[in-house]
Parts: sequence; C-alpha cells; structure tokens
Amino acid sequence: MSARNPGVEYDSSWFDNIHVNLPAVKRRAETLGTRRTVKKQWQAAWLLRAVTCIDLTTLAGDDTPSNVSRLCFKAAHPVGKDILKAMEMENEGITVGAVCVYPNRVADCVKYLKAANRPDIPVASVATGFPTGQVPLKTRLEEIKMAVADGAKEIDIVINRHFALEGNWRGVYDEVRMMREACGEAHMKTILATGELGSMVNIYKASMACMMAGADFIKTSTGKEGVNAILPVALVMVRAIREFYQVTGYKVGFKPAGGIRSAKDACTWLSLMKEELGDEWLSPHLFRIGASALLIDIERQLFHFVYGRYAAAHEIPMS
Ligand SMILES: O=C[C@H](O)COP(=O)(O)O
Repeated sequence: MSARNPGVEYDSSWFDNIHVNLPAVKRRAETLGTRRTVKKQWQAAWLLRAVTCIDLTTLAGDDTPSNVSRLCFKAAHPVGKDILKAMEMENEGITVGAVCVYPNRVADCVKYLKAANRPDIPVASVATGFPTGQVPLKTRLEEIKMAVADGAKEIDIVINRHFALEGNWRGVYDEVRMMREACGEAHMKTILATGELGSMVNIYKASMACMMAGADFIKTSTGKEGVNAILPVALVMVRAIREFYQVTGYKVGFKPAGGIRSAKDACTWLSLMKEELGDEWLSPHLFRIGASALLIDIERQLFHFVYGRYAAAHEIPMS
C-alpha cells in the first residue's frame, strides 16, 4: 500500500468549484470499453496485473470458516501453476491484492493465510454497518476497532448516505475522520455507495469529503446497491482523485466494486486508470477491484491464451 493520505482540514470551497466536466465524462465513458484493441500477449500481461489488484471478496450471510479457507487458498494461488509456467511467471509469487470479508471472518482469514504461507496478503474487512451504515456511530467505530484487533490491515467503511443526500458534507467529513482515527494503522477505503447518491455532483462531493478526511482509497459501491461499479461514476471519482492529488500532493487509490465479472471488464478498468491517472495507479497500492467472481473468468481467458500458443506451436487446429 502507498503512504497514507493524512487528509486535510475541512474546507467548504472544495464543494463550490467542481472541475469535472460531467457531459464530457458521459461521452468518454460511452467509448472507453470499445475503442481499444490490445495485442493478445499484452492482454495476458494485463490480466495478470488485474489479478494482483483484486480484493477477492466473499460477503454473504452463509460465509463460514470453511469457505473462507478456500478463498484464502485461492488468494495465495490465484492462477494455476501450469499457466504461470507457460507465461514464464512461475517464480513471481503472484497473489491477489487482498481478501475482503465481514468482520466475523477476519480472524479466520488471518489464520488461513498464515497456513498458506502468505501472511503478507492483507485481510480487508468491511465495517461500519456494511452495507447500509444504518447503525449508531459508536457501534460503527467499535466495529472498525474490533476488525483491526482481529488482524484486518484494511478497512472498507461505508459513508453516511443520509448526510450525503442532505448535502451535509461537513457531517460526512467528520464521521469519516473519526473512522480514520479508529482504523489506526490499517488503511481505510471509503465506500460511497454511488448507486444511492442520486447525482454525479453528489458523487464528486462525497469523493472530496472522504479524501479530505483521510481516505486511502475511494470505492464505488458495496456490491449490494441496485447500481454498482459503472464507468461514468468511475470517471467522476478518478477525476476527483486527480484534482485532490494536484492540490494536496496526496495520492488516493480507487476501488471499483460490484458486478465486475469478466476479464474484458478488468482490462477496461485498468485502461481507465492508465489513461486518467497514469501508470502508478495500475498497481495494488493505488488500485483494487472488489470482486467475488472475476478471477474465474480471468483464469479461463489466461488458459485460452496459453493453450492457443501451444496449439499454434504444435499446429493443432483450434475450434
Ligand atoms: O466489494 C466487493 C463486492 O461486494 C463484490 O461484488 P460482486 O460479488 O458483484 O463481485
């Protein structure tokens, strides 16, 4: 992870001058996924890069130590040895960016990652009454502290949509600031739940309030809203990140989450980061994809790539 964003004093003028050109954002988002063709071998390299940026997630009522143990094993070995060997990457020790679970499963993950000899893979815990945040502030702060005490190195908090929808940005800032304190040394990702914020302007302002309050990442969604990670929203958020960096010098990461399931989508999200924020935002310390099923399709596509090369070398017809 990058150096922490210490945040800045609350300053309401950030909310008066919105530099994101919203009609341009919409036009750009419409073409982003379709106007690039990338050579096959580059695609494979990008897919491996995407793997390292995945927050491999399970956030279900029926999560158990047993399914979390499988998640941790997969996090430590996300791509088959044969595929990595064919790509001459078997010694790279590729893992996902983190595992992401409910607070009650954090201790299990810490245990299983240790057993898998990858205690370095961070455990991210959702907290603060995820996904709605509709519990008292005291409880939300306690939940953060308990997850950190159990070994979470990253905390994904949800913002108070009630404050955001009433335009109470000072309220959003103050709560996130307290959550940041409660995180201690753990990195904090702030989930905006953009599908519930009502407008692009609110998404921009929520991004700014969270970054001012010391968010290390801003994250689109919980995965539980009706609309989750979509490109127009992402463009507003990454341009807010760019603006915050230009003014303060602090680099904040970005995490789209919810509904990202195909390898092609992963490449689109990576190209968004490269084009809007630059190469530094292509690594796990500044970019994560929150996803429960994306890895399955990436592995499938990498297998096709490797098998395609083998078939071509041995003149085996592909059908
Ligand atoms: O933060 C991660 C999301 O909850 C995962 O959503 P997903 O199951 O649609 O991939």
